[in-house]
Amino acid sequence: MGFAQQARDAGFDLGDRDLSTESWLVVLDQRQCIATSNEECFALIGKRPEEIIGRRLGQVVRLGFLHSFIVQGVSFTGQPIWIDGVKHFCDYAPLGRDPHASGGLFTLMRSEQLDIPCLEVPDLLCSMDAGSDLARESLILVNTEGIITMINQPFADVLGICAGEMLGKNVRSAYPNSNPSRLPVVMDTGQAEEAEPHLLNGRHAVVSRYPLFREGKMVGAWGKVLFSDVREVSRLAEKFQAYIKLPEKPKKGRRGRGQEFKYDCNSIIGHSKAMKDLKEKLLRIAQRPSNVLLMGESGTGKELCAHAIHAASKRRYAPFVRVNCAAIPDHLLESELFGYVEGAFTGARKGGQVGKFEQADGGTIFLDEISDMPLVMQAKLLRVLQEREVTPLGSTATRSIDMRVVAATNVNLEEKVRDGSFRTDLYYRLNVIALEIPPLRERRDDIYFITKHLIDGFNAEFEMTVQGLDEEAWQLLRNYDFPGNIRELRNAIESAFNMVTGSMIRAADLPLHIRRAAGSLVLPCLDGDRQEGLLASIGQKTLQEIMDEMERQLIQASLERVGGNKLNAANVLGISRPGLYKKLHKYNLQ
Ligand SMILES: Nc1ncnc2c1ncn2[C@@H]1O[C@H](COP(=O)(O)OP(=O)(O)OP(=O)(O)O)[C@@H](O)[C@H]1O
Repeated sequence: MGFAQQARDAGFDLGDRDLSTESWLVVLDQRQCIATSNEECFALIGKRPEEIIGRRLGQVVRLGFLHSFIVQGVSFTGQPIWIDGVKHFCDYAPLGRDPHASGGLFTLMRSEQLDIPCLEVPDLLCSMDAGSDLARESLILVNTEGIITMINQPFADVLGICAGEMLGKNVRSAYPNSNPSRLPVVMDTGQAEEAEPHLLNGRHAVVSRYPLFREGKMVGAWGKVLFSDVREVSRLAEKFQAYIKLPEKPKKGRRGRGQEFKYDCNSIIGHSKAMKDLKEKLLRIAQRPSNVLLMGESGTGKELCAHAIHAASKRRYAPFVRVNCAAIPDHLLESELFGYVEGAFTGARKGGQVGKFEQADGGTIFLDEISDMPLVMQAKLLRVLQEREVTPLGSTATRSIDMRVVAATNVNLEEKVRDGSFRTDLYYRLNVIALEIPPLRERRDDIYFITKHLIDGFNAEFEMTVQGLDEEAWQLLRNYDFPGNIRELRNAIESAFNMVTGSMIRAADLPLHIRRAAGSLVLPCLDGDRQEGLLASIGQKTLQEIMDEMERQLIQASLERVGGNKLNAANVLGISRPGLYKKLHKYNLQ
């Protein structure tokens, strides 16, 4: 009688497992005692089945760490164990969904029989956080090829299947009724993804994924389900709501018009130290009434920070009013800011207009591009900041205003003060708290997280399921300087969404200027038109002709770069002056 039949006769549910291998197969009962075993054990461990039936598996082979895995019902594959100095690999999977009630199937084979990369248990134990509870938390682990090497039943329960069925499958296609696993992406990027939503078995779960490294080398990845249903998160949030002291939402009225804030500190994505520090400062200063000056290049997120300050302050339910000082023509700025009464000037609206300062009463006014405010208006703004009251155009009645001022600039205001185009007194009034937002190129770590955030956003907006970027595309983004900062990154990803054909954004999907900047079009020293001209000649000209053309263009570009000085051009090119002359003659260059 075959082993499988024996095991089934003994009451073990082996499902449709294929047991016709050369391996030693052991069915264990609930106490990890050997219930039945095939003949191959003699070849592998030198014992006959009848000698070991009824004994604990741990008494027959030295299981080491794996013992606790088996006890906890964790399924694993390809784990090395040593028998008489010979390396073997073993697999284990409980036979049913309840590992403690059903026993399991243990398989042992010689190392040469295994053809998948091995991920050893110590990797797992060293790299996974020590607090992970293998028996209760929902865990999965894959090797570098994405093969499921270890999985426990709580994880498989989320997917509604038996853990043993998942073992050895490629995780890319192993999840039924779910979005594809992102563990391969985590291995591509080397970046952990924590507390992210993921569709598993038809429900949105909250999961974390981590790459596994050993001695700096990627050896796999692991993931865990934090909540099998996102609704659990809101239930928990409700439970703890009472412990979080939020400012009371004011009743509708003049001070609080019940307006909700659009962004808050959580909208600012960034895990770099610079951004963590910045967010901490934003939250701290939000509690104080002082004016704030936000400085940073265009697109670094100054407006987002202004929103975050407002949202974290006690003014959060009052209005946030944005004024772009550069966008409003000088002659309209005063009426925009101060408002006017009916008949104040020709063309004034019937009933007048409430100015931005008054609109911001009780809340925050964000003065963007403050450096562009004309000097006359600067004087008027200074008065408002000092007196905290405004007089609409055409009126004699002053109105007191309670607002917080957050101003932003992407030029150096000190220089403006020096050249006389910005008032010193206003500068010091605004500069009570100054925050500098670093450009993206100085916090490259954030590129990954912001990109991921953008991908999620565009997936939702465009109803697409882009998974991420391939390694080459990541490389381009990581190395690009982003002069337009996050705004430019956003545009780049949006543009890629319009180009992408598969589930991953490739380098070719990214905007041309990003590819060019990385020199990915082969010739970094030539400008775009020259590069394209050369590339277009592939197939039209011979290699020698293209090389000659390239040499001619490189010489010309070098001469342009050194202002036509031939000695310098020869030096730049690393050739002798006579050598350069010869080539100038050959290519008929002056
Ligand atoms: N840390 C960030 N996380 C997520 N999105 C960001 C971040 N910083 C900026 N953004 C996004 O980038 C875009 C530009 O940001 P924002 O308008 O706040 O920049 P800015 O510094 O005020 O630019 P400008 O000086 O040109 O007005 C917006 O779409 C914003 O939502």
